[in-house]
Amino acid sequence: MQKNTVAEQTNAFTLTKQDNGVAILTMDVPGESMNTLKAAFGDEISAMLDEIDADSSIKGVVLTSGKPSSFVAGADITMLAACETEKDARALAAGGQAVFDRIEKMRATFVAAIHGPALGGGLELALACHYRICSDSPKTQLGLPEVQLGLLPGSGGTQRLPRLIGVQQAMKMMLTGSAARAKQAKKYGIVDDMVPQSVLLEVAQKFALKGKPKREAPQKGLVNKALEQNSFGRNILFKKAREQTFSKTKGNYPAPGMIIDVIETGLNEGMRAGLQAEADAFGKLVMTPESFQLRQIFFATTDMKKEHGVEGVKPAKVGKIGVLGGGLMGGGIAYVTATKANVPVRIKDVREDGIANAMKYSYDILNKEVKKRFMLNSEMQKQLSLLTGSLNYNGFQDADMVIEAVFEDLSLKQQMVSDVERHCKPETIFASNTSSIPITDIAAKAARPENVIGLHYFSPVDKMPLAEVIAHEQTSDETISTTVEFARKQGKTPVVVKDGAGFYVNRILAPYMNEAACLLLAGEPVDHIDKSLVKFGFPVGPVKLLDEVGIDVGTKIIPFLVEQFGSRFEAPGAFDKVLADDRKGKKNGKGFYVYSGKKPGKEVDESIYSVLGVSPSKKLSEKAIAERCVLMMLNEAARCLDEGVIRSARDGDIGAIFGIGFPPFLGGPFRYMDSLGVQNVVNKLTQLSETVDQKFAPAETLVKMESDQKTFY
Ligand SMILES: C[C@H](O)CC(=O)SCCNC(=O)CCNC(=O)[C@H](O)C(C)(C)COP(=O)(O)OP(=O)(O)OC[C@H]1O[C@@H](n2cnc3c(N)ncnc32)[C@H](O)[C@@H]1OP(=O)(O)O
Repeated sequence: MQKNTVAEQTNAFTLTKQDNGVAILTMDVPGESMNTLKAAFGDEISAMLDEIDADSSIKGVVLTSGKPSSFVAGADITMLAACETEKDARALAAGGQAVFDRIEKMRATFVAAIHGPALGGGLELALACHYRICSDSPKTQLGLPEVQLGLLPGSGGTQRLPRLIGVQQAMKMMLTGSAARAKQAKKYGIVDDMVPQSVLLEVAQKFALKGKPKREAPQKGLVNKALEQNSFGRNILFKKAREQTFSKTKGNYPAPGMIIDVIETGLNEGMRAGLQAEADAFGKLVMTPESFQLRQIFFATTDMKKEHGVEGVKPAKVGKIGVLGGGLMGGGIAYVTATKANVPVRIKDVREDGIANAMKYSYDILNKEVKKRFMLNSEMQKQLSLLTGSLNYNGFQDADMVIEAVFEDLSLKQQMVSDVERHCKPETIFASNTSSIPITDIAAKAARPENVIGLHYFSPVDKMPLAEVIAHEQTSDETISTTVEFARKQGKTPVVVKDGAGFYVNRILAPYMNEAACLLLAGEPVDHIDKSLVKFGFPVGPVKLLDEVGIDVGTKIIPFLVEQFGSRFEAPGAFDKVLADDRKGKKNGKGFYVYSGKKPGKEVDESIYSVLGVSPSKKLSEKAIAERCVLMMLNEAARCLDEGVIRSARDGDIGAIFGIGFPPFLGGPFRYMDSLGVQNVVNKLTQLSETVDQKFAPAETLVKMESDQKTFY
């Protein structure tokens, strides 16, 4: 065996020639935990490919990663910030395309041996190889997530993936950005084989000696063939994709439309034209403000993964969790604990069916995976075996953390603190999932208040990525760090916030919702209000949101906010009138929308207007409605930062995007205020406070920032 390292300045690739005619090309970017592709590698890769071409003893090449648990995570995103013009960004894509084209045309057979993430440019590199073999590890994932960065795959992905697996599946992956796990990748035809990691290289070498594959058209089935393999069928397919995409993005995101255009160009005009269109579109997208903001979210969340809550304070190990209350939240918390953190959970409820329901929450989600054959039944059983239940505190003695998810009743929660102190270890952390009661109050009678903390999840817990970690005055640093670290293990992005009514997320949501209620009482139609905010970029409108979370639950927080912050949080009478009519929203089938008939939740329940005592008529434009609701949120977010409720503008942006669905392409409330200009925000708020209501008066901190000409970032 002969080792040969071409010592170009980057040293990311090593070529190991073997006697069996297969050379192993290993990518291992020095000094980085994960491989990413950089423009600077161009010369090094070209030199490697020259060497492979020049050596006729090399019949096949296995391309693999030197990192223990990742293949290639895509193009280096930080590189994009250096692009000053569309031309610069286009050149990056074209450079990648040229290298991958060359790999595809190499004499030797190239096989990508994939273990861990192969994303974006990483998957595009693998797609240029003649075969792809992946490990069956849960770490393995293959995808083109560029759309989540406001981009499209720029190194041939828009052209090669549809040709390999069919237009519909490829387009779906590119438009959602979601990655396929090993089993899915095999099912879709992205990889040629899926094997245990221990034999990955061995199997890849066998493929490398097989010679190039002759691939058939990917589509099976008459309908799919008709749709994909002639231009008439494809026209229908692309038209439908455009309609569906627009109905989701409302035109706020330029990338999805361009992805469809570029795939279409490639299929109708050929690979060359497709690649050119891809590079052009990549160049354009890199320079858009939407992509800029989405890339900032990636950097922010990556940074947050490294933080422990309190700098220098190590988190304690959490080996067992107790959950109090088997409702929807308790069930969700138990699920993420068992399946993401892989930690045993003991669920306590006062009723047996409460425990059974909590267990069913996990079973239902996992069983869907088993049915789709993405998970083995044995794996599901293993995860479910981590869940046990009890009607009392048996089995709680050794819990490292107990998370309370019972209904919002202060004395009940205080009682639970004292129960946990009695039944568990002295170090056991008591985490409350309250959304409205200050943690200081919950800890008020605690013998060990330093162990008491808030850990506020969002519903549905298995889907919503945010967790607010709320420390009260006496919470110890170790409790904070341990809770932050554990929330992360549960797959959450934790944001540490200060104690107080509404914490951060609900505090900025409340004035926004209240403003929507004011507009309702002023006679603006329900669907007009909701459409305005959806068009602005929220996933659902405020009135629909209230129906979804429950009108009773959604408004419960208001008195706490009024008590602490005064009248600016007072809700208009709308909510009381609606609740008095026994309208709780979706859960009791009576709210602002109709929940019976063919389209439950889609049509406005017109009888709501007589309940509110208004006759609906559109008076304000969509833009004006969105502006009023959003400005109320921005103003409150600025106050939260000023008061130290959040530690940074970054945390405030991530909290709003992940907790409320604040439009990601705007970067979050603080990045949005920066892009609008603080002065403009102040001017608009001032104008509304003079013409509509005093509550719009700009926060003092914004006024000061304006006069100091400061920005949040
Ligand atoms: C031309 C092309 O089509 C364009 C592209 O390829 S654009 C890029 C497309 N790729 C992506 O979007 C993937 C981005 N990365 C990820 O989603 C996640 O990092 C991951 C799922 C791969 C791994 O997640 P996880 O295990 O939690 O590790 P994570 O902490 O995020 O990343 C580890 C390190 O790799 C870095 N990293 C990962 N992907 C990166 C990328 N594409 N660019 C730059 N850095 C990246 C992270 O910044 C982090 O660096 P650090 O250790 O110095 O902080």
